[in-house]
Amino acid sequence: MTEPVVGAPIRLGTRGSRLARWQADWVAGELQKQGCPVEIVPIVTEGDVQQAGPVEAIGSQGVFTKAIQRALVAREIDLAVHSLKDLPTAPVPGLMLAAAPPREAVGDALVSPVADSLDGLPPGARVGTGSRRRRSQLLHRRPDLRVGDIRGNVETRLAKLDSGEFDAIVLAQAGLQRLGLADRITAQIPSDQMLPAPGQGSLGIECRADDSATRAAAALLDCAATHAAVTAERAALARLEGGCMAALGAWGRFQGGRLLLSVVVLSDDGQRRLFEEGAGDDPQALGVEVADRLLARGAAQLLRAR
Ligand SMILES: NCc1[nH]cc(CCC(=O)O)c1CC(=O)O
Repeated sequence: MTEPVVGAPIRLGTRGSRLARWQADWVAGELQKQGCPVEIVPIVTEGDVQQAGPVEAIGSQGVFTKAIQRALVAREIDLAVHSLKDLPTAPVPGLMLAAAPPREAVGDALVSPVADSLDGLPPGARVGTGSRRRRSQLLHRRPDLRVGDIRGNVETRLAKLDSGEFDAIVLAQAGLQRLGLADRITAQIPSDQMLPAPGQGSLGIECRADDSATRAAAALLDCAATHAAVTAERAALARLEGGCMAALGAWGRFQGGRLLLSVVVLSDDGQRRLFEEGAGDDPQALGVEVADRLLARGAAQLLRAR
C-alpha cells in the first residue's frame, strides 16, 4: 500500500435520505472550503430498507450507522457523517469520533395543527412518535395522550400528520431546520418538559483512527464546546446501557463557562421519572457521575422494564 496522494478526495459515505444527504453535503462543503476535496459515496443501510414496523422492532442498535461503519473499516470510504444521536456508544475497533461540528438546535419540536404546546393539546389527543424517550416524556406530562407509533423519515411523518392520522407529532428541531422545514415547527418543547436524545442536533464525524490525513481534515470542523457536551451525554448513555432506544434524555451545555449535564430516565408509561443534573470539567467523568446517581436511584430497573 502506498500513502494516499496528497489532495486525493476524501471519500465521504452517507445514507441516501434527504437529511443524511444534507448532512453529508454540509460536511463536504465545509471541508472543501478548507481546501480538502471530497467525493460523496451513497450507502444503503438496514434502517433504510426496513421501513415496515417501528424502528425498535428491528431489534438492534445502529441500524442506520452499521453499514457505513463497515464501509469505513473496509476502507471503501474514509469519512462517515452520522446524526450523532443515531450512533451507538459502543466503540468500533479501528474507528474514532473525529469531530463534532457546532451544534444547532438541540431540542424537540411540536408540530400540530390543533395546539401550540403540549399542555394545549385536547384531552386524549393522538400524538405520533416512534421513540420511547419522547413517548415516556409526553406521557409523564400528559398521561391522557394516545401516543402512537409513527415510522419513516421526517417528510413521511409530516405527511402522516397532514393526512389527519395524528393531532400532533414530535420531531427533532435540528432535522426540520436542516431540511428547510423550520416553518412546520409549531413550538419548541421546553427542556423541562422534554430532554433530547444524547447527541441530538449534533453531527458525528467518524474516521479510521490510523488515518491521520483524514483525522486532521475532520479536526478542522470540530467544535470543542459541542464535542465536550456530546461526550458527557454519550458517557451517561453508555453508563446507563440504555442504547439509542432507551427512555432516556440527556442535555449537556456550557453555562457560565462550566459544562452542565442534565439526564432523565423514565418508565415506558411515563409514571416514574428520575432526573439528575451535575457540573464538571471532565465531560466523560461528568457523564458517568450523573449516570451513577441515577443508577443509585434505580434507573437500571426503569430502563429494563418494557
Ligand atoms: N432517528 C431519526 C433522526 N436522526 C436524526 C434526526 C434529526 C437530526 C438530529 O437530531 O440531529 C432524526 C429525526 C428526528 O428525530 O426527528
